Amino acid sequence: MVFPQTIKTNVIGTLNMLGLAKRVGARILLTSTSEVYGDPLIHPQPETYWGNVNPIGVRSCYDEGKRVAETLMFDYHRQHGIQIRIARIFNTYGPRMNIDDGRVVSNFIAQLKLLFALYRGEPLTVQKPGTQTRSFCYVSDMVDGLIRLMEGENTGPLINPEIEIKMVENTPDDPRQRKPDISKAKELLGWEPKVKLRDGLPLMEEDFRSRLGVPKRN
Ligand SMILES: O=C(O)[C@H]1O[C@H](OP(=O)(O)OP(=O)(O)OC[C@H]2O[C@@H](n3ccc(=O)[nH]c3=O)[C@H](O)[C@@H]2O)[C@H](O)[C@@H](O)[C@@H]1O
Repeated sequence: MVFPQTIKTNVIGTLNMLGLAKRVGARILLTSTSEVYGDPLIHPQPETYWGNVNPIGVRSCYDEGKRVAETLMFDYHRQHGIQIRIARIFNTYGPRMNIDDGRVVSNFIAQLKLLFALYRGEPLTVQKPGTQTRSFCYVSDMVDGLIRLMEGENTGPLINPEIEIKMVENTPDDPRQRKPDISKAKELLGWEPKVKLRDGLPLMEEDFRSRLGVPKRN
């Protein structure tokens, strides 16, 4: 996270794009984030929840940046009648992710000693306390949901006993529990995820293998 640049991109970038959308009369999508809920106090998180965000912490540039971006979207919608769509994206994974992006699924796949002996061969880094939860969405389900939103009218088993696990320090304000309440997406977009984590992870592993040139072990 690069602090001022992160908030600048979210706020000024959204403002610029809203100006463009207004000028050309385009419908605009903001890919927002589950981070607008911060470290949520209610589970699962419905769209009506206003969140629990630390405004001055190390994650704030991202969380608050996206919150302001959402505010700008609604202000432009109310004031200028722009057609807006906002998707609060929860943790997404799948092929073609940056191998070194530091997110948990890419880290774990890249670190798997048995699978990627030629590459990293590191222990899995579990950030403390290790009891945090997330809901992972496979990339094709995410894209399907975004297309439905834009076209609509409304705004595996990785753990192996041989794998070494290392408990490492976490970043401050890491949400302890995160799970979306998807009933509105089901009702308004007819959307629900189709790809199970068990099926999506091998597809991502295969992609990482081919990009790193690591053959599959038998
Ligand atoms: O990938 C995403 O889609 C999300 O990535 C981040 O959200 P975060 O939940 O922090 O994602 P990760 O960095 O993948 O962390 C998830 C959990 O795994 C833990 N983790 C991460 C990396 C690791 O090597 N080990 C590990 O235990 C973290 O402490 C955290 O509790 C962004 O902040 C979200 O906006 C975005 O939606």
